[in-house]
Amino acid sequence: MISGVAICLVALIAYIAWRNTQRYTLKDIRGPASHSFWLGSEKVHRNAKQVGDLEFQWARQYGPTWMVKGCLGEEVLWTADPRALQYVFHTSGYRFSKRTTATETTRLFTGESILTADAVDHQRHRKIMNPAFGAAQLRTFLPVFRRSAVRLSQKWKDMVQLGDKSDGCIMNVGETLSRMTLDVIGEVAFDYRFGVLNDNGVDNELVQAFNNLFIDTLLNQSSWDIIFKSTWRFIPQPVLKYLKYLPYKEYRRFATYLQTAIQTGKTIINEKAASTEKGSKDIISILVQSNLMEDARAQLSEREILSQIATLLVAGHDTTASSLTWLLYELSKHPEDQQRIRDEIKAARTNAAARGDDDLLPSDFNNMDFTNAVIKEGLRLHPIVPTLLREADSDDVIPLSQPIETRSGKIINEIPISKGQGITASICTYNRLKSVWGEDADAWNPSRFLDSDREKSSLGVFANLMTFSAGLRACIGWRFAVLEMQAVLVELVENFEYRFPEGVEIVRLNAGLMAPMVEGKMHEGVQMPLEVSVIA
Ligand code: HEM
Repeated sequence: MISGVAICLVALIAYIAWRNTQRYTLKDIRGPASHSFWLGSEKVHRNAKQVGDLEFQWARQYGPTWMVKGCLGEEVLWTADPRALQYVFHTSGYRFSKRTTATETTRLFTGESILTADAVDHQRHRKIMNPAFGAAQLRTFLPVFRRSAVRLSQKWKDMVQLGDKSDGCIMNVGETLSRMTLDVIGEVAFDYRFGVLNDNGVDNELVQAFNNLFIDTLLNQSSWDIIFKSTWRFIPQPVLKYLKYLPYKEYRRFATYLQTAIQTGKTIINEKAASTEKGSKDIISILVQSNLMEDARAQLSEREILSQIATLLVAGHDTTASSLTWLLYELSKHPEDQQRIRDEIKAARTNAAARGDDDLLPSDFNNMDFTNAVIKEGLRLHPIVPTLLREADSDDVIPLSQPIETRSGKIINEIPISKGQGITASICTYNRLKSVWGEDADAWNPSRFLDSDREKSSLGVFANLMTFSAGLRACIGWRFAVLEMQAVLVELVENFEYRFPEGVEIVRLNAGLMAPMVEGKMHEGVQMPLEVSVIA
């Protein structure tokens, strides 16, 4: 067995060496020195104290485009350059696929979903899913967002009362936010009550299968697993489908989650079929209806529909909860901004009351300029998906808006690449580029989004940010997420005050999504402790 693996490795290395002679090389593009042939700079990057720290340093040193050695000597092009990102994500349509390692890892926990579909299939998935994410549909979700936010706010009030200090308590805000957004996605996506916020969902198998899924599988990947994953790009796709059977803890964990999600999906769909109640407005019902309208060949299979349930759970709740958590972190350090939001809420409430409305409407949220600027600034500084991995489907030339100087001293504004070239889009670096965001790009300053002279959105789907990705595969749920964040933030800032506790240092770790942990207390897992007090 061991000699078999050794022979395969030698053959693979010989193949890679031969392949490299047939390709454009990135040798002349500057970047950090490689630490080893096997791991390149992969491990060093993953072991950085915080998400983004190394990338910000590399971008300062080499400009917004650089080369990093990956596993087995691979040359990977890293970029945060706006024109390069525009080209890869927007202009080229589907010509830059997701990297095999990203797709196949995602397939382990979402199956045959929109996230893993290749170009032709992706168009089919997206067309059928789009109606569930339109503006009209979203409006029907707002009452659920608001009701859930009020439930969370009540829960926090109870927790503060139970605390030892009557004027406030230190609370891990992310934990209950994540429970609330899970309840929300259950209700609006599947018309299913998880009930995790109030009864902690202890009996729910799916909730248990999802708990800490990414921390357990992606946070501390072993060197062998990182190298193993890097070889997937050489393995034919039909063989990769068997990865889900690998007898390793991480792979079993993903498989259990997917099986449980598929099983729950089947129950939900059977209950819906048996129900006499017609015209449900949840995402899966709309998806099923929109599927039936399609020509048989364009329809999603039952397996694909069930995979969307696993996907929506993963993509649709912790993403929003983590983004809100980072937002409260920033607000806890900027009390003056909390007050500006409260003033805006008060004015919006006065307008709503004058109209005779009991609660705020989507248009009220959209008119709250400063609150929206705060949401944008939070998404800019804390993109919970900090990098996106792509590879070129054919030989190509990547244009740059900011020319770079090569090792040999040439100034270049485009980079020729070969088919299969790996590209890492550094979203967190783009979101902090001084050339795009100004000299204070590293600092919290929501007012930058109030400046009407600023260049209008040209990249991404929201506010010129790459946080929701861009182009044909951009986040389908970005409007959903923004409306949910507006509805929840308004409730949580209107009713509570936040202070950052003394002596605590928060670090950003990459566990699939960017997760906050307390320096020195990493063993306690993901947490964001903030001092929360009720506004009388
Ligand atoms: C602040 C919250 C969110 C952030 C930052 C976010 C970010 C992203 C990003 C970066 C992608 C691209 C992933 C890739 O290319 O591999 C993505 C895709 C996706 N997101 Fe979101 N997301 C958020 C909320 C949501 C919500 C609330 C939903 C659903 C209710 C959702 C559903 C999806 C789906 C289905 C995709 C795949 C789209 C496709 O491939 O066409 N997301 N999201």
